[in-house]
Amino acid sequence: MSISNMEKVAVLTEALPYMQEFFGKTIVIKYGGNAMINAELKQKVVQDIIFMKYAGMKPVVVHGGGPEITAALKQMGKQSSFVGGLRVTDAETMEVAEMVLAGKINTEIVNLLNRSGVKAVGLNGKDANLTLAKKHLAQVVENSQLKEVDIGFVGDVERINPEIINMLLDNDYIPVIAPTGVDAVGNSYNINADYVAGEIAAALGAEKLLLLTDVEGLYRDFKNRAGFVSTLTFAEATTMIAKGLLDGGMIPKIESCVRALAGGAAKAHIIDGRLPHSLLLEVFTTEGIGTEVVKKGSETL
Ligand SMILES: Nc1ncnc2c1ncn2[C@@H]1O[C@H](COP(=O)(O)OP(=O)(O)O)[C@@H](O)[C@H]1O
Ligand SMILES: CC(=O)N[C@@H](CCC(=O)OP(=O)(O)O)C(=O)O
Repeated sequence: MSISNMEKVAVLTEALPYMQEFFGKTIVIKYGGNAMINAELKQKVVQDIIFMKYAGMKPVVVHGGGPEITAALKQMGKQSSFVGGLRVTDAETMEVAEMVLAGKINTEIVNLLNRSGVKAVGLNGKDANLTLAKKHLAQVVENSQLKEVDIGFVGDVERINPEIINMLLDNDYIPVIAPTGVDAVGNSYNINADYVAGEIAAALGAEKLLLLTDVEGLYRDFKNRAGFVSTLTFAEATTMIAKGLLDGGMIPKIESCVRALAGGAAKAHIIDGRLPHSLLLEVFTTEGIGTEVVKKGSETL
């Protein structure tokens, strides 16, 4: 299919207001493990990030890698288990998670970006104490009672120290961040990448948080793929969390969006990373795609 010159011009002019709106603004992109599996798609995501950078935005990448951690553990004969969407992480799993996230995936994304003409720098939670973590206790319902369960070295973000990110952004680098954390005595923690992205968006006062995943967005009834949600208000999102209406991978995603909005972001989006150039479609077109979580003017946070 070829498009006419007029159509090309229409595409460019449609993008102009978004270029103006986001020029100089920080955009946090969470690149999820399930949308990373295919090399061709990975290259398109990298291209979109570069496009955003050259359009004057300040992209910050936070990546996941859940499926690769699961595969590495499986190779060692270890089964993965999850509670509330979070991986049960014993000491051995923590070591594997850190190797895969900080050692393999992080360097791979940095390499792809640098080979395409931008300056990317990889960071993990230990670099300049970027992500201070504390132990996460999972909440489970047992015999109609809410219980707290220890699931190992799984962390919550206690504090983000954004100086290193700001230093890199001020000097034109793209920070690429692995979702690991460290506590006050040097223990490593495995943190769901959505949470890290939401906290980083909040700490940076980012304009937007974009969560790339392997589904079109949020469904009210996921089993039947019914009730697709294009727009969710901050209040609706917090209610869904409080009432336990979410499950699996959508729990950390919606919580991450809420955190980013509470920290000052104007919008957070859950978009389909399987769709080629989904980042460009979201950022530079009028329709946008996926599920957006927004603050209404009247909503107080
Ligand atoms: N209500 C829902 N709407 C959409 N997806 C849902 C919903 N509830 C659970 N999910 C699951 O959440 C997954 C996305 O989360 P996750 O697997 O953690 O992705 P990622 O690796 O991209 O972070 C979807 O593939 C889907 O299986
Ligand atoms: C505690 C916890 O669950 N950590 C995640 C970290 C990676 C991640 O979040 O990867 P995705 O974004 O690809 O799901 C894990 O071990 O899978």
